[in-house]
Amino acid sequence: MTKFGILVFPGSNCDRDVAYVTRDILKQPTRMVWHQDTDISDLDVIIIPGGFSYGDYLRCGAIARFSPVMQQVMQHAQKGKFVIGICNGFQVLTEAKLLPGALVRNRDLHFICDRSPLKVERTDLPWTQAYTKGEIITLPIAHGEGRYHADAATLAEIEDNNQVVFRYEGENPNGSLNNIAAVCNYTGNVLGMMPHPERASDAMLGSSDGLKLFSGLLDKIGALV
Ligand SMILES: NC(=O)CC[C@H](N)C(=O)O
Repeated sequence: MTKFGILVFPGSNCDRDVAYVTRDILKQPTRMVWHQDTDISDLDVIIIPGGFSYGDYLRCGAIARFSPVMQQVMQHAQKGKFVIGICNGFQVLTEAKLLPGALVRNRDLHFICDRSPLKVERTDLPWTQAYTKGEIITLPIAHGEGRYHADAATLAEIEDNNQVVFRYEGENPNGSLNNIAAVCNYTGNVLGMMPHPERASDAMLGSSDGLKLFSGLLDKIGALV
């Protein structure tokens, strides 16, 4: 069994959707982690879910990054353990500098709620090993500040290091540089993505393209019975 922890900030709104996937679909122990908690040593995988932490004041994720629990998340990541940030969670991870770059206001200055085709760029990571390289999947997107940005040197570095995990395929919905939808850290244990795999994890709700991200991870870390 793999124990999942899902961070909850004031304003998180995808926390229960993620728990539905890890606890109810994948049958793994899952606990909600309030942002003021400071002991997460029992957890194998931390999920920072989507939402509007602290009302998106200042910038999305800019306040959540200072929550007490984030010190522990940084230590968890430094030990090589798994952390995924989805949408607002991705924004929190870039604010915390656990991932390179930043998420800024969408090119067209509107909140976008849509479904977006994505190309799987890497399949050598535990997160994505259940996909095939170059596979096109479709996941929901829902964000106002999802345009991936990095300075030229950082962008070159992450491309050279193969840290882009998913790219928007076809139309670029938000103006992200190099069509970037997801990046990982150098070692691959920390992943951030704007699309929502948890909203595409139950075929009954229209798509299970996102489920392979969670089930692939479990498979890789030897927990799927
Ligand atoms: N779904 C989300 O997590 C949204 C993230 C953030 N509130 C934004 O609008 O960009």
